[in-house]
Amino acid sequence: MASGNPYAAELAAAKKAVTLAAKLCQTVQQDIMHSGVQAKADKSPVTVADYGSQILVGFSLKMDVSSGPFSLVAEEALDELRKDGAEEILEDITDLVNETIFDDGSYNISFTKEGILSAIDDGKSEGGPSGRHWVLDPIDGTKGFLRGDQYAIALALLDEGKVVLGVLACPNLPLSSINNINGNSSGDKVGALFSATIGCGAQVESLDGSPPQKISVCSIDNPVNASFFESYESAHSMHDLTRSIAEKLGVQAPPVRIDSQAKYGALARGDGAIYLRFPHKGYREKIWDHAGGSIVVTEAGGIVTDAAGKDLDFSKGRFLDLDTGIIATNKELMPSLLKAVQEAIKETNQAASLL
Ligand SMILES: Nc1ncnc2c1ncn2[C@@H]1O[C@H](COP(=O)(O)OS(=O)(=O)O)[C@@H](OP(=O)(O)O)[C@H]1O
Ligand SMILES: [Mg+2]
Ligand SMILES: [Mg+2]
Ligand SMILES: [Mg+2]
Repeated sequence: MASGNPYAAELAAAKKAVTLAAKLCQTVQQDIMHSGVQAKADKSPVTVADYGSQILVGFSLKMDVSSGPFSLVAEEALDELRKDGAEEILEDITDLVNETIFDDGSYNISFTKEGILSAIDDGKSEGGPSGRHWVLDPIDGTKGFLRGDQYAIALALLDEGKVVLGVLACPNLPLSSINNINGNSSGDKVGALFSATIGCGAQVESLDGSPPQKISVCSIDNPVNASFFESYESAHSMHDLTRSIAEKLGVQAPPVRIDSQAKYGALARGDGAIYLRFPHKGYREKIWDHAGGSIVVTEAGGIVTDAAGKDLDFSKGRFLDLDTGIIATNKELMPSLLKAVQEAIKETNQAASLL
């Protein structure tokens, strides 16, 4: 741990919390066909592992970070668990959480069903511009998780409205490079834990505890040599708009489509040069989908902005209030990326107005 990091204790607690949650997620992903999956009001999926991960991260942080009141802004809520027929899911979550805690051995506690409900409810903080708030996506990329692909346990700390710390546990991401994802014949280990604290840089280590390695974004300055990441799900980002942006830049490589904030981690260590995210009209971005990932990228020397080139503002509550989309790249490519984004959006809007 670098000395002089004012958030060193919080960083250690955050890494421990997401590593514990990753164990639970890995157990469930191996046996996903037998796990409870529900559809939320917005039709997105939620599994026993989303709830279990949220409970373990919240609990572990509460045990290990003592200073001040505890505030957690987390994705999952009690709504679906209050529905008829959810009793069995609640039992499964309780068993899963208790088994993970027992197997891990760090804490001597067993949750009751009431304790489980109350622990999920702990994540309903609204965040905001003052004080400290933990921000958690217990499984980012739940669709990827269900497919057996990429997902991340994404945790960040807001202090006076600014993200000061972020960790991303990516259990299915190769430790050295995304390029080892298929078949992994390189012998690259799987399971990466990215972390960053403000002013102290970004690191990656293995989920089973190899020493952290400093990471930085790639130094490509000619977009022709760049590759770009985007959502796997076309429902989450407009792939036709990103194609047009890439064409304007002269990007030659096909898009690298992976789920979750693993994209931010991969970008931060230079596996690719650009991240493009353009949700369909009307979608409001949530802070837990970007807080952890964005500080990992900025501390690795990159830039993360909205489509107008403005910094992301995490101080407005549970939602990000931003213009159109989110883009990330290195300092060299950002000016030409921003220009291409704005031209492509203008053309799309003009075409839509002719319909
Ligand atoms: N309609 C729509 N538009 C844009 N974004 C949406 C939409 N629906 C969901 N989400 C959010 O996308 C999160 C995962 O998106 P990713 O791009 O990281 O992964 S993916 O490749 O699209 O699966 C995903 O995070 P999780 O719910 O944590 O999995 C959602 O918060
Ligand atoms: Mg979700
Ligand atoms: Mg998410
Ligand atoms: Mg999630």
